[in-house]
Amino acid sequence: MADAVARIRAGEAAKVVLARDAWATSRTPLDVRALATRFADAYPTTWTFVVDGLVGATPEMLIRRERRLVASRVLAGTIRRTGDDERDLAHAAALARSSKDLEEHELAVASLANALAPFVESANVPEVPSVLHLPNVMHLATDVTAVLQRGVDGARPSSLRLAAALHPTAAVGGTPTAAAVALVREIEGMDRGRYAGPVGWIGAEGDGEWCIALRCGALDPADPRRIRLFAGAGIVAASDPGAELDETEAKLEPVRQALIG
Ligand SMILES: C=C(O[C@H]1C=CC=C(C(=O)O)[C@@H]1O)C(=O)O
Repeated sequence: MADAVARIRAGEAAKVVLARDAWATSRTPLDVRALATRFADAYPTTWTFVVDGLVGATPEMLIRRERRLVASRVLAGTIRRTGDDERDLAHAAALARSSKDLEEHELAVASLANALAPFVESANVPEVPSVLHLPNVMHLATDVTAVLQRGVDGARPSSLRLAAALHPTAAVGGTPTAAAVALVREIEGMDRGRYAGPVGWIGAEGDGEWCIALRCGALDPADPRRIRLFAGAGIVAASDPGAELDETEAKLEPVRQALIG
């Protein structure tokens, strides 16, 4: 984290999202369906997914397409919940005013809006983010909506085509994308696997919904008692490395809690 802050302050990128992993081992083989049920119960406002051993409950939706209409929920900028509602409300207000978190968020919104622009004829991008309350954390959130235009072939792009064009946004990569992704590869020192990639579905007409695979774990294909957990945090020049590390702990909580049962 400290390395990333130094490299950003040196001008190599404006934002970099760094992630870490953690392994958990159970005494008995893990049942991903039971984990998914616990996610759905504990995090009802998120998107629960199970795909070939990858299980999670993500609050971030990359793109949804319903005929001509598309929508995206951009998240970036986070604060841990305390469990005390009054303190959390004060923290939510502080998050909404935090210049560090607002910068982190604006970069994520801009990356999504810029990548979406070639495909749409009009877009609604709220100027001010709202605060999304989850049981473990609160995030700055912006819900973007847009109307798709037809491509040169006369067809509107499918939800999968859009997901491919939008990924990775600055919620999981950084800004500018190429420099940030290169820094992630260099500093992170791990293979993310499917973590932070698009996860979702597509229908025969191209409609669909693709989320970002966050707050998730990947079963070890060689040992169903083991699961690899992931969490990341967006780093900008004003980031405090210790606070960013603590943020990843808070983001690991949903999977840890689901494992405990
Ligand atoms: C990279 C993650 O979160 C992203 C989504 C929401 C808020 C984030 C943040 O505040 O850093 C991250 O950009 C993760 O959960 O592993």
